[in-house]
Amino acid sequence: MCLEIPSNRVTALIGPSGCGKTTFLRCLNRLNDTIPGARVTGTIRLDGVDIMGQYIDVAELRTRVGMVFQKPNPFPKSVFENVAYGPRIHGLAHSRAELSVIVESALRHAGLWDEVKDRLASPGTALSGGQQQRLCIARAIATQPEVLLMDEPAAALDPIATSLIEALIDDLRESYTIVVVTHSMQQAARISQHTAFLDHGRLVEVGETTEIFSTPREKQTEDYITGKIG
Ligand SMILES: Nc1ncnc2c1ncn2[C@@H]1O[C@H](COP(=O)(O)OP(=O)(O)OP(=O)(O)O)[C@@H](O)[C@H]1O
Repeated sequence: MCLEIPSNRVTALIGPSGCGKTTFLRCLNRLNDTIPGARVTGTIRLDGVDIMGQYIDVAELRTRVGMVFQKPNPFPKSVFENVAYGPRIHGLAHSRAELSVIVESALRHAGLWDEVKDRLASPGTALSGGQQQRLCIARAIATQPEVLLMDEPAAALDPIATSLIEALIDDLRESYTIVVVTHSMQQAARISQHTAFLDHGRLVEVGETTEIFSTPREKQTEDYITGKIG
C-alpha cells in the first residue's frame, strides 16, 4: 500500500501503541540509519526521488526534512544559538546581520518571538516546556525544510501549551508539509487534513481525516477509532 503525503497539509499517523508510527516517521528522514540491524524495504520518494538511493546526501536530506521530537530537546546554548546553528552550518547566512534576520523570522514563524526577543542570550533550556518546544520548531524551520516531521510534539506539554502548538501546526502548513504522529485521535481530528492508520507495522488505511473518523473503509480502523482496540 502506498502512502502519499500531500504538500502543505498535515498528515496524522495514528494507531495503537507499538504499531510503528515513530519507526515509519523516522524512515522519512533516514533517522533509522543509525540503528544497527535496521532494514528498510519499499521505496520512499521525496519529490519523485528515492531517498534511500545511494547518491542521496543524508545530511542534506535532513535539512529538507526537519524533525521535532516528543520531548523538547533544545541544545545547551542560548535561544539565539539554538536557531542560528542550522543556518550557520549550512552556510545560509553570509553575515551576522543576515543570521539575525533568519533567527528572528524563524522565531516569529514559531510564534515565540514576542516571548523571547528580550532574552535571546538566555539558555534555551531556561524556557518553559511549551516555549522550548516552539524553540525546537523554530530551530527546525530555520533551515527552510520542505517537510516537517513531528513525533507527538505536544505529548509532554500541558493543555494550554498543547493548544498553542496545535494552532502553530495549522499556521505552519501554509509553508511546510507536515507529518505528525499522535496518540490522541481528538488531536488528529483537530489538526490534520489527512490521516493514516497503522497497525502491527502495516499501513491499514489512509484518507481524508474527516472520512477516516466518520466512515472508515476498514473494520480494523473502525475498531480502533471506536475504542474496541488500542
Ligand atoms: N515495520 C516494522 N517492522 C518491524 N519492526 C517494527 C516495524 N515498525 C516498528 N517496529 C518495531 O516495533 C516497536 C514499536 O515501534 P514504534 O516505537 O515505531 O511504535 P509507535 O507506534 O510509535 O509506538 P508508541 O505509540 O508506543 O510510541 C519498535 O521496537 C520498532 O522497532
